[in-house]
Amino acid sequence: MNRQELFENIKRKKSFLCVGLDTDIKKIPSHLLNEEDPVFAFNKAIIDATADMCVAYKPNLAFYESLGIKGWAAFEKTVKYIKENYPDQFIIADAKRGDIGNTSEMYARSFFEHLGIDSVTVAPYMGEDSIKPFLVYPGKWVIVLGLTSNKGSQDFQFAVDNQGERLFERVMRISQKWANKDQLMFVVGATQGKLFADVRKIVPDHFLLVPGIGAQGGSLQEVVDYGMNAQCGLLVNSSRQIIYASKDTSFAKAAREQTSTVQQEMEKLLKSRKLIG
Ligand SMILES: O=C(O)c1cc(=O)[nH]c(=O)n1[C@@H]1O[C@H](COP(=O)(O)O)[C@@H](O)[C@H]1O
Repeated sequence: MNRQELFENIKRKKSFLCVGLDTDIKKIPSHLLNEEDPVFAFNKAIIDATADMCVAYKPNLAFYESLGIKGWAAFEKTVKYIKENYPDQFIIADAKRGDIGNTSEMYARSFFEHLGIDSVTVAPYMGEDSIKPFLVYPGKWVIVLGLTSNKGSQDFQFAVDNQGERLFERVMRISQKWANKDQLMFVVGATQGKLFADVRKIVPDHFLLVPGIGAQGGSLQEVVDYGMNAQCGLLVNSSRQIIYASKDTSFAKAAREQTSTVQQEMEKLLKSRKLIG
């Protein structure tokens, strides 16, 4: 999916929401534990309940890998289910990969060749040769950690060099030279508020993956005020607040209601920016 197609989906659905499939077997409703694959059963119900109101899904690999081979199977089934039933959804493998080039090639192969996923999150710490192997797949996206949502973002990302540039700014300034805007996005946490203005000075046109609304307390209004561009340029993720809206048998309905609340807020914001009529 290219940037224009993503923007068209956002306008059509009046939503720039990414639903995070951070499916923790210890948190899903207990009746699902009788299913052959409880994690997949949960994901399927969440996807069916939310797909008309979001434009992307982001399964986070940690939640699947923690279950070993069964978890990986649930992850693969989830990806296949979305691709077959909701082909307009943008799928993000949240894996935060990155290693020496020879090893990154294998990560890229598993997500882009084996699974055919649209995008993968990567950590920039190891530099250009750790990211390049992900960029040789036309039509696939690499999402580089820029300014993260967590408290620990303060530990390294704000380090200032002798030119006065902060590390997160350097990461975005340099890494955008490695690929065009149709292949590269950046993660910027919703909790970073007004700093989106600084991010936009460096990457005005790129799409940003924005986790941190909902459970982490980031403000959607601020993200839009400081981070939205002429093509929206935002995929805002919410995981726990949506998928665990209820823990009983009505969990999918509750997830839908929660998704609808966020989607309606996004619709208003898109209208206020005149991106939709
Ligand atoms: O790369 C990410 O998606 C990510 C980056 C970041 O800075 N902060 C962050 O929360 N995330 C991920 O986004 C999701 C947020 O989940 P909730 O806080 O439950 O909405 C989790 O899968 C996190 O691992």
